[in-house]
Amino acid sequence: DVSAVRMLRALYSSGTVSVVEQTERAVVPLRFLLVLSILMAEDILLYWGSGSPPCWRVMIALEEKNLHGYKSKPLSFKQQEHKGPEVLALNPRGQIPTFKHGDIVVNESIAACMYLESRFKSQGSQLMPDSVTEQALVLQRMFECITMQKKMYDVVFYEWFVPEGERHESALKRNKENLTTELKLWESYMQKLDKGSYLAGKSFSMADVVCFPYIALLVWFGLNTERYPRLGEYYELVKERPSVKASWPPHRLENPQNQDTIKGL
Ligand SMILES: N[C@@H](CCC(=O)N[C@@H](CS)C(=O)NCC(=O)O)C(=O)O
Repeated sequence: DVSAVRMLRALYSSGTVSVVEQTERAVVPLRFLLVLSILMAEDILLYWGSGSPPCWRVMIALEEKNLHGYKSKPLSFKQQEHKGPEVLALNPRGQIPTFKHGDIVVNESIAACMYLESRFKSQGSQLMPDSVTEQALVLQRMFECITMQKKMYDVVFYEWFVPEGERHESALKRNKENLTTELKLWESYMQKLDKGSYLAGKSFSMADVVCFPYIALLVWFGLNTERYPRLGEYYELVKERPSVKASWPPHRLENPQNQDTIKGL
């Protein structure tokens, strides 16, 4: 990025990066990279809401890419802040995440994650493997997560989505069966991989960035990890990752008690 390099040169010549560091050959590039990532992070603005999985995935990607100092604006769903003028000016749907880097606005969460990976390719974790063959599985899991999310929401948010007069026990039962089938599928994916694997194999990848917030939401809604042990182990593994810990939804930290909505599935 030419403008960033120019900015660094200016910092260097103005003495902000000290003369002593110029002699520490090995240290200088590291310091440069650190200064560079701080400068770049300052250009990023994210509107987000606590507990929103699409917001969380962008936050995980930002952490993985060492963009820790981005401008972060938490909004309250309760107070409808995501429908306020600041968000609407950037995102006509009034949804979060709303993401901006310089003049570039990317509001679809998966698109924002992919943008961060391309834009900061050599910074922080590599989230898309070089091998196209390996990319295939990462992409497959990233996008089938949308189906998993739909099946989960049809159960856990049934009452929220469906007006009282239109609810049917039989419809909810069918939605639960569909979710059970989906959970068994994801459990079978994990069973085919070595123990301690991430969603697309040995390395943490964009598949985990995109899907983990939904696995965490399943656990929060009471996923029976005795019935889905590999999903449970996967959750335990990824929840300890620094990027995930740093971005954990604050309201769930305050109220860590899991629900039992899907315990029976
Ligand atoms: N397609 C969007 C969906 C984002 C989304 O559904 N955000 C929710 C919060 S989790 C939202 O803002 N809902 C408010 C609304 O739709 O009015 C993405 O993945 O980025």
